[in-house]
Amino acid sequence: MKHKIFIDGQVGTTGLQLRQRLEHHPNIELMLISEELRKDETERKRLMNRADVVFLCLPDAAAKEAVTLVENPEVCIIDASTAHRTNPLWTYGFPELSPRLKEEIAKSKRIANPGCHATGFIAAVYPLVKLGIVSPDYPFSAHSITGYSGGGKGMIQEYEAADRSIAYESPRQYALSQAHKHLPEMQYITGLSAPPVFSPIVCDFYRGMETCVPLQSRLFSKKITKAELTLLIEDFYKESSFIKIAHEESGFLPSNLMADSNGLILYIEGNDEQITITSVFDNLGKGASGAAVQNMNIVLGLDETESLI
Ligand SMILES: NC(=O)C1=CN([C@@H]2O[C@H](COP(=O)(O)OP(=O)(O)OC[C@H]3O[C@@H](n4cnc5c(N)ncnc54)[C@H](OP(=O)(O)O)[C@@H]3O)[C@@H](O)[C@H]2O)C=CC1
Ligand SMILES: CC(=O)N[C@@H](CCC(=O)OP(=O)(O)O)C(=O)O
Repeated sequence: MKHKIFIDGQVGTTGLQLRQRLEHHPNIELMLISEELRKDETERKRLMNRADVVFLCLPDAAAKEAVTLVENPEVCIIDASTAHRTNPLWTYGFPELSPRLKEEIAKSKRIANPGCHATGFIAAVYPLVKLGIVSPDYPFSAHSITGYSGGGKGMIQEYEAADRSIAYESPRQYALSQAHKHLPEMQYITGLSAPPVFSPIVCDFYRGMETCVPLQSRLFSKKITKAELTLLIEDFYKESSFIKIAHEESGFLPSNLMADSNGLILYIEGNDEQITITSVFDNLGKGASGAAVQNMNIVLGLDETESLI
C-alpha cells in the first residue's frame, strides 16, 4: 500500500522541488490540489486530514495557520518554514546529528525541517560542541553564499527580470542587522551561549550553497591539529549516507558543487592554527526539499535514501 502525501504550497519553489522528487518515489501517492483551490481552506483541510504525511512549503504565518487545520492525530507534518524550528514540541529534522534524534524523527508527528543556512552552520559546529573541541561560549562567526532560489519565487523573479539593476550581477551581503531568521535555530540546536555573527551573501546563480565557519585553534578547549579534527568529524558522520568530509586540492570551492543532490560535503581546510570548515550543499536539496524527503522516508520506515541522490 502506498503512503498518501500532501504538499501545502505545491507550486512554490520548495513545493515544486518536493513534488519533482516525489513523483518518482515508489512508495508514495501524491495528493494533488487543483490550481483554483490551492488556497481554499476547506479543500486543504480535507486533503491534509486524509494524508499520512503533510509537507508545509509556505511562508511562516501560513505554516502556523496550516497546522491548526490538521485534526487527525495520525497525520505527520513536516514543515519547511522557520515557524517551528525552536519549538520544543517539534522535532528538528536533522537525523545525522545523533542516533537518538533520528529515532525521535521516526516517531514524531511534528517535524521542523532545518533552514538552509542553518543546515550548513549546524553540520560544521554541532560536532565541535558535542565532542568538547570548543566550549558553548566559543565566539563563532560564519558567512554563507546562496543561490538566489533561496529567496523563493519573489527573489527568483527579481534576479531573472530583464530590467534588473546592475547590483544583481555582484554578490550581495544581506541580513546586515544580525537578525537573520536562522540565528535562533543555529544557537538552539548547537547549544551555544550566544548566536554566531552571521553574514549571508546572495549571488547570481540559481541554486547551491556554501557556509563557511572560520576557527582559531588557540580558542579550542583542547589542543588538536587540523588532521586530528578532520578524523574526529569524519568519525562523527561515519554512518551518514549524505554528509561526507573532503579536501579541495584546486584551492577553489564552488558553491554550486552539490546542486541537485541531497549531499553535504564538509571541507576542512587551513592549517593547525587557522581552520575553516565549509559545508557545501544545495539550498534546495539538503537545505530544503531533499532533507524533507529524507525525513519523510525515516517517518515512513523506508530506506532513508529513497529517491535522493
Ligand atoms: N527557497 C529555499 O531555498 C528554501 C525555502 N524554505 C522555506 O520554505 C517555505 C516556502 O519557501 P519557498 O518555496 O522558497 O517560497 P515561495 O514564495 O517560492 O513559495 C511559497 C508558496 O506558498 C504559497 N502560499 C502562500 N500563502 C499560502 C496560503 N495561505 N495557502 C496556501 N498557499 C500559500 C504561495 O502561493 P503563490 O504562488 O500564490 O504566491 C507560493 O506558491 C518558506 O517558509 C521558506 O522559508 C526552506 C528552505 C530553503
Ligand atoms: C536568499 C535568501 O533570502 N534566502 C533566505 C533563506 C531561505 C529560506 O527560505 O530560509 P528557510 O530555510 O528558513 O525557510 C534567507 O536568507 O532568508
